[in-house]
Formats: sequence, C-alpha cells, structure tokens
Amino acid sequence: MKIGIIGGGSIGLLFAYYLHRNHSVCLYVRSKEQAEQLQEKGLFLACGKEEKQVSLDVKLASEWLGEEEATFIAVKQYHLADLIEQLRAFNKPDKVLLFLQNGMGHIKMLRNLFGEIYVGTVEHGALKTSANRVIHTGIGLTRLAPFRHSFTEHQDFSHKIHSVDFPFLIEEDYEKMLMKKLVVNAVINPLTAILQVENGELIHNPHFFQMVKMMFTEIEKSLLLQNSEDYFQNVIAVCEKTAPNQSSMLRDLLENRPTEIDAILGFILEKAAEREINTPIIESLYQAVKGKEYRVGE
Ligand SMILES: NC(=O)C1=CN([C@@H]2O[C@H](COP(=O)(O)OP(=O)(O)OC[C@H]3O[C@@H](n4cnc5c(N)ncnc54)[C@H](OP(=O)(O)O)[C@@H]3O)[C@@H](O)[C@H]2O)C=CC1
Ligand SMILES: CC(C)(CO)C(=O)C(=O)O
Repeated sequence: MKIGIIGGGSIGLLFAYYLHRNHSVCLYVRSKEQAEQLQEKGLFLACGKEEKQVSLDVKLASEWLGEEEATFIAVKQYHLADLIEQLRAFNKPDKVLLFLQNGMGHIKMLRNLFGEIYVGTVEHGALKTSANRVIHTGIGLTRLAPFRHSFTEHQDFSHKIHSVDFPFLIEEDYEKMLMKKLVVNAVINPLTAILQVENGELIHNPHFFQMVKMMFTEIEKSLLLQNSEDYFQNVIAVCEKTAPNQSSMLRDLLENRPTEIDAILGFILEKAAEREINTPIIESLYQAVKGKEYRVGE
C-alpha cells in the first residue's frame, strides 16, 4: 500500500520506520535540512538495546499532492492550522487521511475536509533525538476510529497496516476514543508540567494525588462523563504504566517549545463555558502553562 506521512517529528519518524517495512512509504518533512539528512544517512530507530537503520523516500511537505492511498498527519495540534488548506486542496474523495493529534481541539478543523477521515490515539512513546533518529520509548498500539466513513470498510483498512509489533486497533466511536485519551492528558500533562514531576509521582505523592482528584472532578463535570470512575481508574493506570516518563507537556516546556495546552485544557474550558460550569482549578492550570509558554516565547 502507498502511505504518506506528514511530519518528521517523534511520531512521524516512528510510523515511517515501522510502516516502511511492509508498505511503500513517503515521509514529508518541513525542512530541507531534515530531508537531506534522512535521504543521505537514512532513518535510525532505537528500541531497547537495538538500533536499526532504513532508507526511505523523503520529500518536502510542500510537495504532498495526496497521491498515496492513505496519509498520516503526524504534526502537533497547533501545526494543523497551517496544513489544513493544503490538505483540503489536494485530498481526494477515495483517499484516506489519518490524524494522530492528542486532545480534541482539531476535530472542528476536520469537518471542512473531503475524503475518508480517521482520527487516532497513539499509545506508543517516541522521542526524536535528531533529524534522522528516534527512540521507541514505550511499546503500545494505535487506535483508529472513523470520523467520516462506514465501519465495515475500516476493518479492512486497519488490517492492511496492522502488524504484530506495530499494532493498529479499530474503534467504532471516535468521540469516546478521543475523550478517554483527552481525560488522561488533561489530568497528567498540565500537572506534571507545572509541578515538574514524572507521571508516577502524581499518584505516589499524596498531596499531588489530591490535586489529581480535584482536577478530575472539574473535568468530569465539564465533559459530562458517564461512568466517570472508569475514566478515573484509567488515569491512575496510565500514571502507573508510564511512572518514570516525563509527559510530553513537561518535555515541551523544558525544551522551550509550545505545548498542546489549547487542544487539551482549552477544549475542556470551552465545553465548561458552554455548560456554565465553574472550573477554577482547570483555569488556573491553563493560565499557569500559558504563562510558562509566554516566558519561553519572550
Ligand atoms: N511523541 C509521543 O510519544 C506521542 C505523541 N503524540 C501526539 O502525536 C502528535 C505529534 O507529536 P510528536 O511527533 O511527538 O511531535 P513533534 O514535535 O516531535 O513533531 C512534530 C513535527 O511536525 C512537523 N511539522 C510541523 N508543521 C509541519 C508542516 N506544515 N508540514 C510538515 N511537517 C510539519 C515539525 O517539523 P519541524 O521539526 O520542522 O518543526 C515536527 O517535526 C502530537 O499531537 C502528540 O501529542 C501522542 C502520543 C505519544
Ligand atoms: C500518556 C501520556 C501522559 C504519557 O506521558 C501522554 O500521552 C503524554 O505525555 O502526552
């Protein structure tokens, strides 16, 4: 199958490495320097003690014409606004676009696109260490759900790209799937970013755990969560499973990059405002993260 991947960051490089083994992959990156590095030296992926290298097709993102059967969009949520017109101009009704962003802020942008659209949640951990090197820091799976399509045909599509060591799972209800990940990211990411702690400390330190509970209570009300105990237990399970990890938001702030706070807490604050729900804790954490970003931008 011909697959395009837009974005040569941690997730784009990870997907390019694994999908390249069974498919014809073209990776579309933003900078000429990164394209040259990948073309000349190949892509390196480290997983455990092993490092492997592959050669693959690399082009500039400005050259993407929507020719592949499926294209993964592996940029951050705040990069999408710049890409969406290009996607709209070249995407064709019979081609698939798959969006892998955290949060739910991007959903409204997808309504203006043509073609078959999927959204996904990535449960792998990946860390780009240079233009052509990525570490697979946590082995997981990718969930995909149709945003606009019929379910039976999706089953076929996910089977085409699924492999045992890089699995894909199809979900029926994209809102439910994204909501589950959103709640995890909404609790863990801002708290770890502001407290500057690893994920596990949120549940092992009783004072931070109190903050987790207070934060969750406001999120639960804002999103009108059904079976909220399941969502809460899932947050705890992710803290346990990723205990030694720094969240992506903490890493973004430490590395002076913008965060995905608008896609995560910004989205929840919008819902809370629509429903006239008071959310002082979410609002404070949102402003605290924005304040840190502001200092970074100075
Ligand atoms: N990393 C992880 O472990 C996980 C990430 N995710 C989610 O996946 C998404 C991607 O994250 P991640 O890969 O870590 O982010 P990165 O910041 O590592 O990568 C984003 C990449 O997008 C590129 N980019 C931005 N705009 C464009 C454009 N117009 N055309 C082409 N490329 C562009 C950037 O290019 P440049 O380098 O030139 O700036 C950068 O390489 C996020 O929403 C994140 O939350 C979800 C789960 C785990
Ligand atoms: C699951 C979690 C919280 C793992 O760190 C994550 O997705 C992130 O950091 O963005």
